Amino acid sequence: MFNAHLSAKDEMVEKFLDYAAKGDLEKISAMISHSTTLINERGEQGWTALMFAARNGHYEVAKILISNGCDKSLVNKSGQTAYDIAKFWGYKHIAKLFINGGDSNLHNLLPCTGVGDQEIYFNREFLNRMSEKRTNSEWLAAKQSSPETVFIVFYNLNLLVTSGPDKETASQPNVKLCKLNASSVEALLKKIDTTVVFLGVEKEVKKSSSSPTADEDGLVAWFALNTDEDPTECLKSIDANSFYIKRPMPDLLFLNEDEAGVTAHARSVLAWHSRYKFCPTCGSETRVDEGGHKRTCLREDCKSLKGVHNTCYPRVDPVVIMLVLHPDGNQCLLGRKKIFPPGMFSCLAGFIEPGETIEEAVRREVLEESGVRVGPVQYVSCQPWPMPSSLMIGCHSVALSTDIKVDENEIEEARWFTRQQVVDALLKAKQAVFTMPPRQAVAHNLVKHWIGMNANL
Ligand SMILES: NC(=O)c1ccc[n+]([C@@H]2O[C@H](COP(=O)([O-])OP(=O)(O)OC[C@H]3O[C@@H](n4cnc5c(N)ncnc54)[C@H](O)[C@@H]3O)[C@@H](O)[C@H]2O)c1
Ligand SMILES: [Mg+2]
Ligand SMILES: [Mg+2]
Ligand SMILES: [Mg+2]
Ligand SMILES: [Zn+2]
Repeated sequence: MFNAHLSAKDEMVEKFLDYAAKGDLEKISAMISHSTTLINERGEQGWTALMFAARNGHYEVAKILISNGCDKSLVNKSGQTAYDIAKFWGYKHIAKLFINGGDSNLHNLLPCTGVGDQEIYFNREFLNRMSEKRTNSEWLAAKQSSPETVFIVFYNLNLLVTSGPDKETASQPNVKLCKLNASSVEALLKKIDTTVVFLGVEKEVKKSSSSPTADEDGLVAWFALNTDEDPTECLKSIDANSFYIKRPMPDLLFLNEDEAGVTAHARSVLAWHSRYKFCPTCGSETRVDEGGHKRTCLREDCKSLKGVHNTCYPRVDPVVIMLVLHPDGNQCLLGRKKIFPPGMFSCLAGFIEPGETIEEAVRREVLEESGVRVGPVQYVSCQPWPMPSSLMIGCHSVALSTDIKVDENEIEEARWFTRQQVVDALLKAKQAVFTMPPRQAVAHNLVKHWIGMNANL
């Protein structure tokens, strides 16, 4: 009986995948409306319906699978996502469905750089930041006491999360934001040293069942709170499985994509507050303004109060991170810092200095760290990195020289790796000679993008 049930299900999955491969939109729509769980089922070699649609150029089928919420990040046994497959087989219009929610008309105006924003961890914005509300203190106060509002809590910048029951056994722990409501954080909000940051409102507006009152606009607001003292005692009705993430790296990488995006925003702004408590211009006390997105000096004659002073706003440090390609086109330069896990090599990276362009910073950092001279530089994609507040600007570049001389203060080792060695590392093959940074790091995307540009994985 059990086996018969299983095989009926297998048969249905097989049919579904077959219709996706053939582009039968009608059958696919009918099957999804009957059973939505089919959309992420896999067949041979780990291929999903979306991958089959992407392989055979069936735009409408890919579109309906995506609009029904299929998981675009799944990979097959060769390590390819449906996006990689669409790009490899030249179906650019399908590849563009994966970029910024698929507004393909707008993206046709730009050259295809190849990496969709959606693929980059910490990039996902599921909140509308609504910066115009930051100066509306009445609205912010009403939202802070609204039962719909979501609060996330940090203790010394360590995020409060909960874990699923499979935490101990899963290779990637199941970590979720601990989302609290106004009554749970009431006491914490009243504490004088709690920093409060308004993060935005959910883009998806919920229809309220009760009749709206004057301050009810149907918008669900999110706030982040940070305190230097253990807030556990102040919090009411928190999940028994909740705990504070002590090591941002790698633990913040275990959140889902939406929650990672909110966390990147929250943690970077809160880290700025904890490091810039006093006015950087005159050293006086400051006041938190604009929903936690500004600090204003309390000294009346302070220079920071005249004109636009960037010290009053959260800081972002731009960092270049680059994959350097060998002039033979078949190798790339990767390096390792002493602090990396054993065997791991990554792209070289460095802070942009004042008065420097992205291209100049790439050439200078590569020369400093590896002794390799770099010519052309091309921007590929970027990633907010909330440890504490960098913007990683990912580039591809081409070397003009190939001899390596590492700066031992910064890099333990740098090496040229062949395309095959990189493919082996990406696929975690037995013969791999090094390990890659995790898929959540922009370095991973830069390497994968290079391989995907012209290799048949
Ligand atoms: N997302 C990724 O895949 C990835 C990969 C590698 C590095 N990173 C991040 O990139 C950042 C920069 O890389 P790096 O450390 O190789 O840079 P780097 O090569 O410029 O060297 C770092 C040194 O530069 C100095 N420095 C200059 N400006 C600085 C600033 N604004 N903040 C801090 N130090 C500054 C410090 O002395 C520091 O020790 C690091 O924070 C690292 O966490 C991310
Ligand atoms: Mg560096
Ligand atoms: Mg450097
Ligand atoms: Mg540097
Ligand atoms: Zn001041």
